[in-house]
Amino acid sequence: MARILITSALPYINGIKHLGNLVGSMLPADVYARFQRQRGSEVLFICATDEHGTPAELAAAAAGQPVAEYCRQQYEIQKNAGDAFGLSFDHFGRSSNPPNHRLTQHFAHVLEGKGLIEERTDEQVYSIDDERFLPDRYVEGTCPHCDYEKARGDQCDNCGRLLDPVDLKNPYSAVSGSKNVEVRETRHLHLLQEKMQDRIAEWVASKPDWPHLTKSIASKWLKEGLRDRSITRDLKWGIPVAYEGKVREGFENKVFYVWFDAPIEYIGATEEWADAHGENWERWWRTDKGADDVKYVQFMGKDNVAFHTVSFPATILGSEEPWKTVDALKSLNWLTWYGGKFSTSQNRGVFMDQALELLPADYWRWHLMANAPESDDASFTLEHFAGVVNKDLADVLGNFVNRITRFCKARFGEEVPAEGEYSEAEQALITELDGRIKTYTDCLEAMEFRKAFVELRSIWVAGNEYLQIAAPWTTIKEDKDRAAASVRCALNMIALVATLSRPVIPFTADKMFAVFGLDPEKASQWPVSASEALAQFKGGEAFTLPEVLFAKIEDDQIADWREQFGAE
Ligand SMILES: Nc1ncnc2c1ncn2[C@@H]1O[C@H](COP(=O)(O)OP(=O)(O)OP(=O)(O)O)[C@@H](O)[C@H]1O
Ligand SMILES: [Zn+2]
Repeated sequence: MARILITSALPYINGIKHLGNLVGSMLPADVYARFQRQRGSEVLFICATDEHGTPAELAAAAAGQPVAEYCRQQYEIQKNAGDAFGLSFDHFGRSSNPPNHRLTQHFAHVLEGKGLIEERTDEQVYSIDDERFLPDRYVEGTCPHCDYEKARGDQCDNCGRLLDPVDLKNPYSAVSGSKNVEVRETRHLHLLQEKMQDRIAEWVASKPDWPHLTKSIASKWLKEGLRDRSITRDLKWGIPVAYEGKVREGFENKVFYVWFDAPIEYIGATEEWADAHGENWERWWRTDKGADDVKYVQFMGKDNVAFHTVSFPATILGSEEPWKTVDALKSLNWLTWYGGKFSTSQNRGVFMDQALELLPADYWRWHLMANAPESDDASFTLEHFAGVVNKDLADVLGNFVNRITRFCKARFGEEVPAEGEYSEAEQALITELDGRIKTYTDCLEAMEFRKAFVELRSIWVAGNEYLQIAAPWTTIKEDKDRAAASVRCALNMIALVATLSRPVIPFTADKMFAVFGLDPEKASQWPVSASEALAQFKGGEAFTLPEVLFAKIEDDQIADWREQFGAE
């Protein structure tokens, strides 16, 4: 049995996530995890909130809360939203939890021992009025490149360039607004990535199967040359610069910086999971402790790729310890909101909690995955969303299930009819389904989601077309057995479709299984062949009419939502 470790990029803690975050990391990871479980693989699906860094501190300050309390509340909110969307994490952890502290301090210690971490003197903006250093976003000012006046210390929102806070013109404190600031010297730990250049390049070259987007981003970073980076900050919220309980001298008021500790939380969260369930985390992460047969798959939006192909591997490979590294890295492009940016800071777009107030999770899951920003950016519009829901879900899938269950109840009762044999029309359907299931399975295995869901939709369409050809409502007039066989075939197909659709629309799939009183966990094993799947019900099995699976979205709803979300 294959063992597959799956991680989604860690959602940052500053508020509920938008649909872009969802389709850019957590949702495709969930679909893949569900698919692999249904295939019988041993899956461990891990995610966590990423809780350190200046944005969390600033968001907590804006909310008037201590940062630990802010993170605790936001964690609960994100966890609940994930559950409501059916994200089937085996564990959803927190980067602020103890395992990540221990592991981060461990890696820093080992890397220093290997000569890959060094203490250096840096220049940092210091606020005299606030009596503190102002790292990253704690300082704002005028961008040295484009003269935008509200550039943040780490990045300019106008020209997009990454900045060093000391390069800002007219700097002021984001905490107090004070301009009474100066550049002071402070000691920090630096990760010597330049020394890792050749090792990382060799490791990347050993991954020929990475998708194009992933490869090209990694190559670009390697070409530009890796740079040494500071991995500590003058902040209070974060992982102390300590080892085995002892704080490093001169680092009493400093912590590890978020980009160093966040990816280590993939391992930390696995340890949280193991602690909670009496499991062993090392058999997933240590190749000397049983993880050598694990396939490790990561999911993320394209801005995270460099961190996962270069920076995090520098930590892992630099340690020279037998850690598991990523095998397959699926990266996604941007989902845009009407061609513009989804934005947490500017509250632009639909957010996960709001989405579920409008419609059930599966409507969003289907639309987002069938139109995922895979080969290119993709634009989300409410109009397109409504079109896809109405056509694919209501007209094609919902209609198929509704039509055949109602017809059967009216003419044969609430039981699968046993009469008649499958003949030509059923054989043709089986042949078509075998081909399509193979393509669909291959695409999911390759994580090519758009192609996969074109195929799944074709399977739904094939159900309707079969009914059109078999036309039991006509044949029943002359040949009741023929009609019974057609109805039995179509009812079997509902269960098959539920299995195939479950990775992407799990709530609906379970409603479809419930029609036949089937246990979804058992019934959703990936099909071996269409002929076997369509022979599951032999006749005599009871069923109940399903509720309407999907309601159509009306024009006036779209108009209301456009207004509510300020769609342009
Ligand atoms: N519009 C988007 N489309 C696709 N993926 C996205 C989008 N925005 C963010 N992501 C991805 O979502 C994941 C989680 O992101 P994170 O919580 O760090 O938010 P973020 O990137 O800061 O987004 P924002 O700036 O909107 O808050 C990352 O893998 C990121 O690449
Ligand atoms: Zn700029």
